[in-house]
Amino acid sequence: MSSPGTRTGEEAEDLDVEEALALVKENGGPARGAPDGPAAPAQTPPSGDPRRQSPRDSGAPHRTGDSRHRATPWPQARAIAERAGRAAVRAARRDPVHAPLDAALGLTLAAPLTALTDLPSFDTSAMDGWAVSGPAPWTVRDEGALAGHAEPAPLTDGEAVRIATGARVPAETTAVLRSEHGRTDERGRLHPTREVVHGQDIRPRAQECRGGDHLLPVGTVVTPAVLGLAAAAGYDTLTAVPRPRVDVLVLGDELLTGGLPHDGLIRDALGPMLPPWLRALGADVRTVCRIGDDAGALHRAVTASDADLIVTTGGTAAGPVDHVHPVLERVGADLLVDGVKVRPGHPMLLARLKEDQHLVGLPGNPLAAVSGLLTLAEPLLRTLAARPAPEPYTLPLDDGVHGHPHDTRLVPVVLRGDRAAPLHYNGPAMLRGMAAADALAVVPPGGARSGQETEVLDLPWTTGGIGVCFT
Ligand SMILES: Nc1nc2c(c(=O)[nH]1)N[C@H]1C(S)=C(S)[C@@H](COP(=O)(O)OP(=O)(O)OC[C@H]3O[C@@H](n4cnc5c(N)ncnc54)[C@H](O)[C@@H]3O)O[C@H]1N2
Ligand code: MOO
Repeated sequence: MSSPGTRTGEEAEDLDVEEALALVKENGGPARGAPDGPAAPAQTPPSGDPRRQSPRDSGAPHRTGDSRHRATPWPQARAIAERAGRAAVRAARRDPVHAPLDAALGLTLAAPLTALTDLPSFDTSAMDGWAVSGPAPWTVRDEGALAGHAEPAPLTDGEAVRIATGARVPAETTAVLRSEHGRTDERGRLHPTREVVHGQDIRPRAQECRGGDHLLPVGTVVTPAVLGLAAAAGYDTLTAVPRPRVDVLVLGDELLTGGLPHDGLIRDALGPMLPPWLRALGADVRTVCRIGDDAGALHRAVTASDADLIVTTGGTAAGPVDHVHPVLERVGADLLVDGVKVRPGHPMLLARLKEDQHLVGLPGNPLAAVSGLLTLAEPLLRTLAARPAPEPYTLPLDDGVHGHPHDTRLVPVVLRGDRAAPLHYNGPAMLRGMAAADALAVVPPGGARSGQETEVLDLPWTTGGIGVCFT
């Protein structure tokens, strides 16, 4: 496997949000205050500037909503979304949360995990058997020592006491003898059946850590094991980066929430799909609002939201009821990404509503919406949630995949051993391939041959990663 080196490459690093804005404005996009105005004079980008790599028109007039002229290359779009997240984190300075352990899975630590106690907090028997003091043979006390019970009385030399795993060892214990390694003679005295080493099978207090020891750094993702360690170390809550708050607005008059499609109406596939997917990406999805094709309702919903991220579905193209662009213009949003050179999903967009509030516009076609989710929402949410970026990786394709002449394609694949097998039913309006997929292959412009190493984007539930947090 080799890294495709696109997402985290230099070009991504060099491109800031302001540059992204300039990029949209330069190409005559609906920049704030000049929705349909002429293109700003283009500056000559320095050598290596990503703007050089995107063939663009020379500022020729175009209709608002026609994103073909200003579409951002796919790797750059992801980098812009990540940068936007970073800028929002700086602007918002949200306080960390103190999350109860049962609500902390998948969060990122905002404070180091420091042991609140020694671990173990007392000398502990590692085995069921006898705590013994001094050399054999030993006389065995009548009462035993159990885990969670009162501290046993100190042993005297030549004495033993039955002890359970996890019980406190009495003072003056020199070793624990496992039950299978001891026998009692006719006079009731205990003898070892193998050599006894001083201190054996005793877990001394603070063997794992002392109170105050640094256990995990800031930035650690809370896994089930972290929850266990935190509980063992005395924590009831964890100080963590808050989940980014997301409101979902589902647009479209044609959408039904139940029953069979009829009379030109179809079932809403995105309302049920997006919230759990967004949660898996670290979001706190607060509302899912169906608002039809109503520009006024969309405007009200956008201006009323105090979410970190608003996700809209549908209405991104240039049809008569595609209200996303006009509403963004009306609220004075900055379009950071207005169309991406990716199939499906090219009308997707990313807008900055406020310094610390963004909107991702997903196209209505369901697989195009998935593409937008992974291209724009994933890097933004990951950054807001302070999660680490996944390591990019590639796999050879089992089969050739036709490419788009100029755009990247995202194609559902199943992972078979160390190969990725492309799936059929991958049209923009279809979820049949996606629902069977383990991942998406990133097919470069021009396509990929059978056996070609191709970047693969994992899905949160197939990696079994910590992102899987659907509740
Ligand atoms: N003249 C052009 N028309 C279109 C272009 C274009 O470049 N020029 N691009 C096409 C592409 S590509 C896509 S993708 C779509 C994007 O459309 P919108 O984001 O405006 O979405 P809608 O028009 O509202 O819906 C598109 C399609 O998806 C269905 N839909 C919408 N929401 C849902 C939902 N929640 N669940 C299931 N299906 C949904 C909707 O009924 C439409 O069939 O534009 C093309 N047009
Ligand atoms: O974005 Mo559309 O779904 O490419 O056809």
